Amino acid sequence: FAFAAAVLLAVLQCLPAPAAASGFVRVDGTGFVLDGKPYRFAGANFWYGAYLGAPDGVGDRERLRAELDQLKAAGIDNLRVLAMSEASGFRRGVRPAFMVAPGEYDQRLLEGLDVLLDEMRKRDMKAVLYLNNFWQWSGGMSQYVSWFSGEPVFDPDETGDWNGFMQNSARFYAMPDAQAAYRDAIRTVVTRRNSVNGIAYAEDPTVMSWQLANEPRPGSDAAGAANFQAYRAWLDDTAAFIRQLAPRQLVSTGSEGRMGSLGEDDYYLIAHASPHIDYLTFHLWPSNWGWIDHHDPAARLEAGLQASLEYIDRHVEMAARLGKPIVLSEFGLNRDKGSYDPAAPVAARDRFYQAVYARLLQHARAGAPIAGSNFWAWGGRGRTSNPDWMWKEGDPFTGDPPQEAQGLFSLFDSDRSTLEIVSAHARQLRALP
Ligand SMILES: O=C1NC[C@H](CO)[C@@H](O)[C@@H]1O
Repeated sequence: FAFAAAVLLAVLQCLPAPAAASGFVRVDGTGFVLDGKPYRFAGANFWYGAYLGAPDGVGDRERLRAELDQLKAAGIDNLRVLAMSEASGFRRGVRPAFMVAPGEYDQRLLEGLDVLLDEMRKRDMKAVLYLNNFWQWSGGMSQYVSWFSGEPVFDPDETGDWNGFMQNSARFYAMPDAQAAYRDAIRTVVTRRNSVNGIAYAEDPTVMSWQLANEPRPGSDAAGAANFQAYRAWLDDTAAFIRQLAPRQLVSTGSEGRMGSLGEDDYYLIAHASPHIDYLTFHLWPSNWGWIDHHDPAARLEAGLQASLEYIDRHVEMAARLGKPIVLSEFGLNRDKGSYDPAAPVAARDRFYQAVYARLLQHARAGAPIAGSNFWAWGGRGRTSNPDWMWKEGDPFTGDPPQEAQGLFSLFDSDRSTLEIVSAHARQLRALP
């Protein structure tokens, strides 16, 4: 017996010690620190992560585990995830939704979030969780407006009126009943105890940050100025509310930056001066914003790249003015010739990712406040076989939410050249002092 015990002890001592779970990400001046060292990341958007973690019939836990392994192996270990959605009548809304009705939640998706966070914790990954959406594809603010105004949803996929939709979503900021339901949703998630590992979310360092919403805007560029004070107050009050629920984790807004702030730097600077907002976010969408062609990204690529790099420089400079770290928490580009086919080439996209990462690295090396990025969006093994390329309930999830063609911006597991560009950037960041 003694001999067997000695052999077992010798074997155990040869095994690698389990990776100690890292601590909470903290802000230190204009950067992040983690366990006493600078924390920078090349992350991904993985909006459907909690959906994959849901029980069979909604999720796909085998796929989740396999793709978290693939991402971790690639050095992509910061994931931005949708953590609340609202059941809606939107033509292009995701189904099912976390919130079935105000104050009523689908336990399958809350369990899905538990499984996601537990699997991420096992892999020492960090999650940025957003709790609402300015857009329609997860219900979002316009669904709250419908619930509490009694009006039918204002569906941009039916009307094509995106300016009217944005003004409608912005009504949310000044609707007390809608805000009460939203705070109940925030409290439900932020104060949740993980049913898999028993860890309270607010005590789990896996959660780096709580984000108020995906791309919250004051309203449309033309008419949104009238909503700005309500928007600013909403950012400040909600950030303070989350901070008091989860004082060990960070709070961010989910803003796109100037393009999500009525096109004006000053609106962005004023809105993000709140002491309850720990770090800044901005997004970069050259084809959505008309700088590059959706249907032929190579056509105006160089000019679009120039505008994109200027957008990055401008936001890093604004972060320095506010004295806060900043994260490029979404960026993406179409496949060549605007194809949705995972087999289509991505020469323009690879050029775009390389140029963006080179600029972020240049700023990081210069000690500027850029702390990380998350490309949009991991598509993994998700594929569609629908002739219209659009998602239907029950289909596999991809990086493209239901309002967009499945393959528009997704970075699939077969996109090896692009994945290597991301991995190389992650390695360069880790090599920084
Ligand atoms: O948050 C977002 N920003 C841009 C994505 C691609 O158009 C979009 O799918 C998502 O709503």
